[in-house]
Amino acid sequence: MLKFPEENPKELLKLFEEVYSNARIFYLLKTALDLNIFDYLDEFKSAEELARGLKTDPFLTEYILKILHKLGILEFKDNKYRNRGLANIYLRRDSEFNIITPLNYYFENIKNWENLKLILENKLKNKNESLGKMFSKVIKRMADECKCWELKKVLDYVSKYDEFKNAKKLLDLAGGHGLYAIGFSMLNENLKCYVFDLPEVIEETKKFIEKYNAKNVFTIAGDFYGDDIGSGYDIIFTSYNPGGKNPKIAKKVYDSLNKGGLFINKQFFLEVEENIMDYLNNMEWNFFRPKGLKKNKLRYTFEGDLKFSEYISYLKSIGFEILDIVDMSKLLDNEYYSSTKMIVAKKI
Ligand SMILES: C[S@@+](CC[C@H](N)C(=O)[O-])C[C@H]1O[C@@H](n2cnc3c(N)ncnc32)[C@H](O)[C@@H]1O
Repeated sequence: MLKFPEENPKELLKLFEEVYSNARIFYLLKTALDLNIFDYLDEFKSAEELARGLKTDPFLTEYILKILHKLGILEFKDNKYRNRGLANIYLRRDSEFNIITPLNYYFENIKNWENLKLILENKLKNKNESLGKMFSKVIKRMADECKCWELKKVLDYVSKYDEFKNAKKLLDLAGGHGLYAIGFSMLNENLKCYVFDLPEVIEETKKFIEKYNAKNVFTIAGDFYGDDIGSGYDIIFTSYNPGGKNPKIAKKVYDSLNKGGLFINKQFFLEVEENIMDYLNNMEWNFFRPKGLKKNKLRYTFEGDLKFSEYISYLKSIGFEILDIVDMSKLLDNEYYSSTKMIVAKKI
């Protein structure tokens, strides 16, 4: 008792204190979204006013507001709080650009981390859902995610090409929600757009086509590994497609394009693991192995995938000219996309 251990425990205590605080903030944000706090804060309100509206404890409600202010989500003036512009755009349910669905995905996913021991011991039952069912959920999240920034940036970028302006037929391969195809059809009225995806997913695509009343967007249900993807396309666009680094799919795309047509392929090309974030994300990627998806160890990579430089060489070898390689972190002004590239290749 009167002896000191060899090392001061402060480093370890600090680490736990820090991660515990981040976890508390995580659940505080979850609660703020669950209570739809941001729906109430389009105008300045005091903690008491908000607590009255929400029927919550005024004392704790005030702390939540203070913390949201310190996190940069709320403004504070004369003892009252209001959404910053960011919260109004992205965190209110009635905003066209709200990202509440994709954010809720974090709160859903954290449950796997609570069960990490069971996952490690292979004791957690793999959800036995089909690939189509799984992707039907994924694409709804991706639709909300992309429509507030990435979608418009990509549409604007692609629509600058003369090949796009003159195109008559476009394929959005593994298009999921179909928002890219829908957007392209709005930018070129002479364009017929086709969304190719798994049959179950296509049922969801149809709902998006209807929602946006997109008259020139059609669907093709199939599996791009085994089925015909059609022909005579002037543009084949594909985004975050599990076959997007696979040479067999690239060859299929080449054969389906008209001469002079463009292949625009936006993909995540992670080749090295650099930091804790990568390790965490790659662990998560390996938690479950849905049937029919041949995952490799690094996230978003699959059996048969080529590395970025190999993929580019392969495209050239089959007759594509590389017109551009877009660094998506620059296009989207977001470091998160540092491993994402959009390849623009022309069939010569
Ligand atoms: C990550 S999502 C990308 C959706 C959309 N392109 C985007 O960028 O937001 C991958 C898409 O690939 C589709 N997909 C996966 N495997 C497929 C296959 N074998 N044949 C056709 N589509 C497939 C999924 O259904 C899903 O829509």
